[in-house]
Amino acid sequence: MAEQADVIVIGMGPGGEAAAARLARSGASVVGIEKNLVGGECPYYGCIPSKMMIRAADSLAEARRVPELAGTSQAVPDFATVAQRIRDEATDDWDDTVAVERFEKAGGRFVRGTARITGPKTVSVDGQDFEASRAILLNTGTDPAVPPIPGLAGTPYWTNREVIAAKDAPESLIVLGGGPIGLELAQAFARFGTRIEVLEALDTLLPLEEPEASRLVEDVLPAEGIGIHTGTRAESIEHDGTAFTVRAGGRTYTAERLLVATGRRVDFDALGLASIGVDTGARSVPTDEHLRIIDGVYAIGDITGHGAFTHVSMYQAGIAASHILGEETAGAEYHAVPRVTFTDPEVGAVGLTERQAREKDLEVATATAQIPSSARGWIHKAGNQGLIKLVADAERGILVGATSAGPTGGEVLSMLTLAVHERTPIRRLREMIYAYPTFHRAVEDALGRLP
Ligand SMILES: Cc1cc2nc3c(=O)[nH]c(=O)nc-3n(C[C@H](O)[C@H](O)[C@H](O)COP(=O)(O)OP(=O)(O)OC[C@H]3O[C@@H](n4cnc5c(N)ncnc54)[C@H](O)[C@@H]3O)c2cc1C
Ligand SMILES: NC(=O)c1ccc[n+]([C@@H]2O[C@H](COP(=O)([O-])OP(=O)(O)OC[C@H]3O[C@@H](n4cnc5c(N)ncnc54)[C@H](O)[C@@H]3O)[C@@H](O)[C@H]2O)c1
Repeated sequence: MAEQADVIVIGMGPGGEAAAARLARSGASVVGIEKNLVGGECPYYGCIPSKMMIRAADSLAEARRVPELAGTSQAVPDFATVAQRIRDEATDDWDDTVAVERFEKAGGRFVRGTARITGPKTVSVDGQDFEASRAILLNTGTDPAVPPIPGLAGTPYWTNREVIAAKDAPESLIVLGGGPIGLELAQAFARFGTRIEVLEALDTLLPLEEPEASRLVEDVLPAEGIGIHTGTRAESIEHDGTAFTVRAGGRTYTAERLLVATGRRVDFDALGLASIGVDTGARSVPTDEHLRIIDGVYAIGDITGHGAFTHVSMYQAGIAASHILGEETAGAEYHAVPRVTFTDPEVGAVGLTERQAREKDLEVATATAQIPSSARGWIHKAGNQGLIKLVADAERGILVGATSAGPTGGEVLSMLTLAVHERTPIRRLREMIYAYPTFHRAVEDALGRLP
């Protein structure tokens, strides 16, 4: 006999955990199923511990900027401090007891196991059956994608899951992939003294972002001693028991450690999505504005393909939970999804890039302003690289996208996110007052350069 519940939540990433708790608190009977750790990738292997490493590494970089600005300094890196912080404060040593108890206190029933959807209302967890009267909510996230490079399988390579648990900064590290994971961690470890080589298959770093942002990180990272090799696809990999050797583009790279950060994968087959008519070969599941795949089955988070970010997962969780509860709720909108890569300078962006806007046949106008030439950037001096790029739909007189890269690029992005989200007329953005001398005054400068 299948165990009955109002709602079954499969996968408790950030959004699944939030939605499950809210639904349980509202009085619904909720079964939450998680095969690993409640909270998902973000707190245990992703955002939070990686940002703790970055915070620690950035403090070293700031200390090294003292001679240019304020005298002398000596920073002696010790990775043990942040490794311990990740254990004590971020991951509880990869133990989710507190999160499970929080869910149970909210009234939920927690089941540890691997769930498979068997029909529009039914779920099987390692042989135990469950039936949902109201909804099934999927929040199963992604796993690291490991390319089939000859020699790689079977070696002790790292993905984001192992690198986050490192107790020491290795002497040397090869990073496969110049996306957000690869670059954030490459810079963080470099600042702790690790010799880094980044191998990116495409011709630019951060290939999904504006070329100006890519060029910025391609300038900044080598200046810190990081080896950047774009257009470089690994052809073979060996591990001799102590070191990795990667062959690519006629060259050989050797390092103590190898980090594979080449994107993410999903296994919709294993999740049983064929049983509700989903094409299991697709990279994401199609959902309507209230996150339904079909009536009664919802999906949120990375698997929906609207940006693999915690804030998207949480945003969708709110909408899906409200809809399941029968509350009046606005549908999801994705025209102003913000994203920040936490390199130093941070690379923030929202909405469309120039290329995406042109592909949509918009009447595109763009403008850029350089942070070092703004008053605040000039004052800031050491570590002041950055830019604002605006992408406007000239016909409608609004911004449809923007990039904010700089020392606080992710924070400056907030005003641009609001402008794109609200479709604020450019005329009104030009009429407002920008505090002097802030980094965000560069937005005013860029607005003045739009035709
Ligand atoms: C190194 C790194 C850094 C990142 N930094 C940031 C950042 O700074 N900002 C940001 O917004 N995002 C960041 N992300 C992305 C972020 O972690 C994810 O977008 C976020 O976790 C949301 O994912 P999700 O909600 O889809 O689920 P996930 O967090 O992926 O969780 C899904 C859960 O489902 C479980 N599960 C899967 N299948 C089953 C099954 N069949 N049965 C039971 N349970 C199952 C998994 O065990 C997992 O716990 C980062 C990611 C990485 C890897
Ligand atoms: N700050 C943040 O918000 C943050 C940080 C980290 C990750 N994330 C999320 O996690 C997702 C995954 O991050 P990611 O960096 O792994 O993925 P990604 O897909 O963004 O980047 C992977 C990179 O690896 C390259 N690549 C693929 N195969 C390769 C190969 N064989 N050799 C060399 N390079 C190869 C790709 O061209 C790409 O540039 C991101 O899309 C992002 O949404 C977010």
